[in-house]
Formats: sequence, structure tokens, C-alpha cells
Amino acid sequence: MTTAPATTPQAAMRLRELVFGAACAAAVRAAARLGAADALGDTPTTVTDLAADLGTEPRQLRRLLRALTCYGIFEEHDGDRFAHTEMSRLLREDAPNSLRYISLWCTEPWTWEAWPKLDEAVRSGRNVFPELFGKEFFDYLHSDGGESAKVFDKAMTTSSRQSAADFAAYLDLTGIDSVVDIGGGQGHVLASLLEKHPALHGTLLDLPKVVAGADPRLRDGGAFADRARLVPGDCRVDIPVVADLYIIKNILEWDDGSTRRTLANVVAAAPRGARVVVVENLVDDSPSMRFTTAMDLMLMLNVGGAKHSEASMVRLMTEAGLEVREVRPVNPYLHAFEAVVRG
Ligand SMILES: C[S@@+](CC[C@H](N)C(=O)[O-])C[C@H]1O[C@@H](n2cnc3c(N)ncnc32)[C@H](O)[C@@H]1O
Repeated sequence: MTTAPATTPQAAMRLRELVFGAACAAAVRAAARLGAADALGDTPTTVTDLAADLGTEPRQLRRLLRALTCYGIFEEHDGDRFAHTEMSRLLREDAPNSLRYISLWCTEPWTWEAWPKLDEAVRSGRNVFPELFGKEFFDYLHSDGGESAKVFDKAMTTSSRQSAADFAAYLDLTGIDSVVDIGGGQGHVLASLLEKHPALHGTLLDLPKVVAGADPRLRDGGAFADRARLVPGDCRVDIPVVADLYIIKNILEWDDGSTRRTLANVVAAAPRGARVVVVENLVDDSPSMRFTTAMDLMLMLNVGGAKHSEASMVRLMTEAGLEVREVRPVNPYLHAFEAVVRG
């Protein structure tokens, strides 16, 4: 018989808290949907006033806000008034680096149906989404997703805008005349680069529906229209663009087959020695590991994808014919893999 080491009260309490993680996520979602952070101004406000503003029951609102204060979201003053904290301000829609839509996206109704199937996904190795909703994730999102599709677009737009500025500051474009952003969304990264580098030419390649809604600065009549090209397409099928620099930011998180096809298409299209920069959130060696590993599990459930470790990304890039020269942080949660097309 072995003797189990004594359990500390802290470990037991922490585990109890963790298994109620859904309550925390639900409380953040409720606060975001109610607009609690938007209604709260710069001075502490009574629950009665806030409830009147939001059209809620004061007692229930107090319970919701009190739960959130345990995580540093809002703070309670004198037992009756609530005030903002740094985190609660990020739930405001007008906050400069707002996380309102990311908070909603990570807690959308479909997520609550998918999480209980995590053990099934781990057992089978397959995404559970088609079994639950009768179609693949993005087909569902664009045909049946309704509100969820809008939340997704807004979440992607806000996170793209926020990381575009960091990435534009990170990239040294010495010797680069032309760039293509593959899976570049609505083109926030590309527009930031064209703004910063007045002689640069750029191409945005993304799915037709996404390119149709490209940043107006890149479209006909826009500020960068004469230096921008829009290419609707599927990068797993073809990348018909010759450029000095190929950017692949936050898209290689689907299945490895799609990543291999995309990287092979880059290598086929690019001149020898062309620069390729892949940008990803990593599941290792990053201060944002808790967020990224959670997102990794969500990708396992919905699209059968995965976030990468530094080693898995380097391996796939090397196998595709790229020489990875350096891996550098862009900001605390994004890393850039600097590579060239092997000769
Ligand atoms: C997470 S978003 C990243 C957007 C942008 N690169 C950024 O970092 O802000 C993934 C992007 O990949 C695009 N995408 C997905 N499948 C694609 C495909 N087969 N071909 C081209 N783009 C694709 C999506 O439309 C979306 O814009």
C-alpha cells in the first residue's frame, strides 16, 4: 500500500474553483451581453442605478458583478457600489483594445454544446462539430451561425487590428518591394504595412467572401488602391502571387494536411530566396500559454485543428522546403517564424 501525500487546502480550493470555470466564463459573457462595462462610467456607481440603466434586477446584477470581482473584473466599493478595473474596462465596446467580441466569441452558444464532448474528441482524434451540428464548422457558421457569424467577424477584426500594429512595428522591410498576406482577412495587416511603407506594393489573398469585405483603403478608390491587389481564392489550392515576402499569420492552425498544401503552394509560387514569415500563438514558451492551450482545445473540437509548438511549426515549414532562420516574439502572445525559400 502506498501513502498518498497530504492534500493542502489550497490545492483542493483551487481545483474546486477550476471545475467551476464555466461559471466564470458565463459571468463574463453575461456582463458583456448586458453591457455592464459600457454602462459603468469613471466613478463608482450603485447597483440600483446600474440595474436601472441596464434593465436588470438589482439583486441578481449584484450577484453577477460580485462573482466577477473575484477574478479582478470590476471592484466593489462600500458594499453597494461597483467600479471599473483594468480588466472590466476591456469589456467595453469602445475600449482601445476591447476584448468584448473575443469574450463573446469564446463563449458562443455552440461552445457550450461542444465542450462536454472533449473526451470523445481526445478518444477518437476527430472534431465533434459535424456530429453535433450536421456540418463542418465554417459551413455552419456561414449558413446557420446567424449572430455567431457576426460575433466571429467582429472578434477577428478587433484582434487583427490589435495585432496588425504590433506586426507592422516588428517587420523590417529593408529590401522588400512587394508583399502578399495569405489568409490576410480583411487586410488590416496589409493596410498597416502599406501605410507605413509608401513604396510597398501588396496583395491580399483570402476566401472570396472575406476579400469582398476588404478594408476600403485597399479597394478601388481607397487610399492604397494603386498599390494593392485583391485575390480571392483558396490558398490550399493555389497561391498565384509572386512577391518578395509571403506573410502567413494565424491561419496554420487547421489540420496538418491543409498546412502542408498551403506551404507547398507558397514554395511553388515564390522565387528562390523569397522571405516567408509565419506568425502564430504558440502552446509552449509563451506567456499566453493558458489562453493558447484553451484555444488549441477549442480547435480540436470545432475544426479538428491545433495550435503549434515551436518545434511542430519548424518541422512543417522545413518539410515544405523552407529554411527557418529565426523564431522571434512579435508581442507577448505572438511569435514570428522567419524563413526563406530554399534554393
Ligand atoms: C484567424 S483568421 C487570421 C486573419 C489574419 N491573417 C490575421 O492574422 O488577422 C484566418 C483567416 O484565414 C482565412 N482562410 C481560411 N481558409 C482559407 C483558405 N482556404 N484560403 C485562404 N484563406 C483562408 C479566413 O478567411 C481568415 O481570414
